[in-house]
Amino acid sequence: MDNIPAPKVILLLSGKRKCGKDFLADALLKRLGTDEAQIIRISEPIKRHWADWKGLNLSELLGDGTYKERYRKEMIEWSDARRQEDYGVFCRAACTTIDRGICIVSDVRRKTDVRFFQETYGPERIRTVRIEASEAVRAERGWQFQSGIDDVQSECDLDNYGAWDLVLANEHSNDVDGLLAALQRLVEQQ
Ligand SMILES: Nc1ncnc2c1ncn2[C@@H]1O[C@H](COP(=O)(O)OP(=O)(O)OP(=O)(O)O)[C@@H](O)[C@H]1O
Repeated sequence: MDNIPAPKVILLLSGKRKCGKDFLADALLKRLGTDEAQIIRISEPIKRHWADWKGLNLSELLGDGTYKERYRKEMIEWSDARRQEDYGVFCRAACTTIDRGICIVSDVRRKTDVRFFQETYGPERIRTVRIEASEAVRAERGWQFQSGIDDVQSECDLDNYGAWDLVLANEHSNDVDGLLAALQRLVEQQ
């Protein structure tokens, strides 16, 4: 894609709801610095469209509070219908904001998301990370199983993806420094 500048590294963060994708992305960004790195979200253009369309509060939808949960199922269904026509539609829209050498994508949920970034930027720039946390820990962070959300493609498509560059257990808050160091090593790896 000619109009999208190419970053040096794109870090794709994946994992179940409340495993800590946004938490670790934010902490990694602090560590790397905003001159070097940025976070993008594939869900951002989806939420922007949804907020405009339904007259909702975009920053609440983008946050980690309960507000977004009210609309999550509808947004999944609507965005899946659009992906049927073009699997890269939301990834492409999210990438228009890339302007740093290191790009952290904090909400990778589908094999087609990984495929989009590999095809668009070349596999050598891509690092794939799976973040894991037990159901008990995720529940402590506010997760509750919901049919139509936790048992559909957006949550499960990458469960059997076997090619992660790094798998992290984000169970306990006291190990965050170790997780961030591993992520930084992966980003700096040639
Ligand atoms: N290691 C940790 N230590 C302390 N708090 C954490 C840790 N990991 C995650 N959390 C907290 O758990 C909650 C859920 O994390 P977060 O929003 O990052 O999950 P997520 O994977 O992005 O979820 P979703 O898929 O719903 O967007 C947040 O309040 C976050 O601050």
